[in-house]
Amino acid sequence: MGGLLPSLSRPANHSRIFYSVMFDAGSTGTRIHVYTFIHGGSEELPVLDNEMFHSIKPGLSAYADSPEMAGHTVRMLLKVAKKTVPRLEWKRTPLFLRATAGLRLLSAERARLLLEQVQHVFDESPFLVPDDSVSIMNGTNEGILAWISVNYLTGHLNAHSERTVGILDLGGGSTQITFLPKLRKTIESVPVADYVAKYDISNSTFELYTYSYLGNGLMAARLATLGALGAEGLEWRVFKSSCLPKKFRDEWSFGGLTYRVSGDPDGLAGYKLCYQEVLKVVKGIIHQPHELQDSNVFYAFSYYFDRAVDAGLIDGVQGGTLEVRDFKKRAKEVCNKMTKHPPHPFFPVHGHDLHHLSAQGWIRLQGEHRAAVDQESEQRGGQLGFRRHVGSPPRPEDL
Ligand SMILES: O=c1[nH]cnc2c1ncn2[C@@H]1O[C@H](COP(=O)(O)OP(=O)(O)O)[C@@H](O)[C@H]1O
Repeated sequence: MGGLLPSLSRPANHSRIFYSVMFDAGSTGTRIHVYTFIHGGSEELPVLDNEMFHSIKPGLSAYADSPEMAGHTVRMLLKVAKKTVPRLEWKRTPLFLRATAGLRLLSAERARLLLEQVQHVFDESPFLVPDDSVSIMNGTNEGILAWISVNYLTGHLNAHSERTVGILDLGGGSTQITFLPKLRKTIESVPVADYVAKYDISNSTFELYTYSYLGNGLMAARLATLGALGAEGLEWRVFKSSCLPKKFRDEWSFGGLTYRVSGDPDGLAGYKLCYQEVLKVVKGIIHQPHELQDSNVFYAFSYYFDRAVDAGLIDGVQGGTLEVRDFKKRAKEVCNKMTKHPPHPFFPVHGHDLHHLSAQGWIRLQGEHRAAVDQESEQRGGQLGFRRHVGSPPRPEDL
């Protein structure tokens, strides 16, 4: 984000260190990142020296009926900024908040009221509040920025690199896929024009395939599978799924609402039925680019990573490399175990997932995207799997 960095020019006697504060307002949590930068020379980009991170659950959208609580969340997180940034630097340290799928899923008015509260908390803080401080980021930008970050961090954007890697990001409310097509045909055969975005970085223009599926993040799609998305009568209804063990019964929260969920005590549970249930949710929605039928390298993160760790198939620190077909194999194993030994451990209850603090945060995924989509559908409802090979980098989150 261009506005994250203050102007590179500075008075000669000014400190070489400066700070920037970024809030990621996701559908399942709000996170603060406090970045410390060191000015390079006048011609060079600043260097990232440190990052302080903290997060709070649930996300802002859970407070759609009490927006002042959203302000409270941000106020709490700002304490981290106050502790990290020296007092003398507060007034030149900018604050930004970008909201993702949680707010995109709300009506414009409810989202506006939440952002208004955040803006108010920013305005009364001692920090710098630029004009575009608080907003909802659209899905295209979310996908593109993730692609740039991953390719930058893996060295694929340097002058000598011939190729790039794709990204798969599974959030709570939306999921993004972004890659640089090898074939012209991929760009020409997209279902609608907004699957393509041009982006300029260091003298190169990249024409990317990118799409954000709103409502197909892990949590939102799980609700859709249960038939609970947008349903009435949450106080008395129990949403059943064959993706859950027959005797399983619990409460589950997302976006400020609590749902009663259970297996189907009179029906059947297991891989095949669950697969069919989930397929209904994604069929006809997910576009499958033809060129991804060949082998491709993708970096998958967010809930792809978390679930892989929870399933015990990649290391929470090292990450891992998987082939897409490994998802399917593991999903079958887990489902069969689940039907024999209910209730199974992978379905998050009471709104909080089994989460592992990790210094890595992504997996390399190689194989066919078509299979990836099929597999992704199978894992909803808590059944999934991965196999691991080697480790790879980046980031922590201790939600
Ligand atoms: O800074 C981060 N580093 C690594 N993972 C993150 C970070 N921020 C969010 N995540 C991951 O994103 C997922 C939640 O997505 P989120 O709540 O942002 O949904 P959304 O993008 O659909 O709004 C979780 O798996 C969480 O671990």
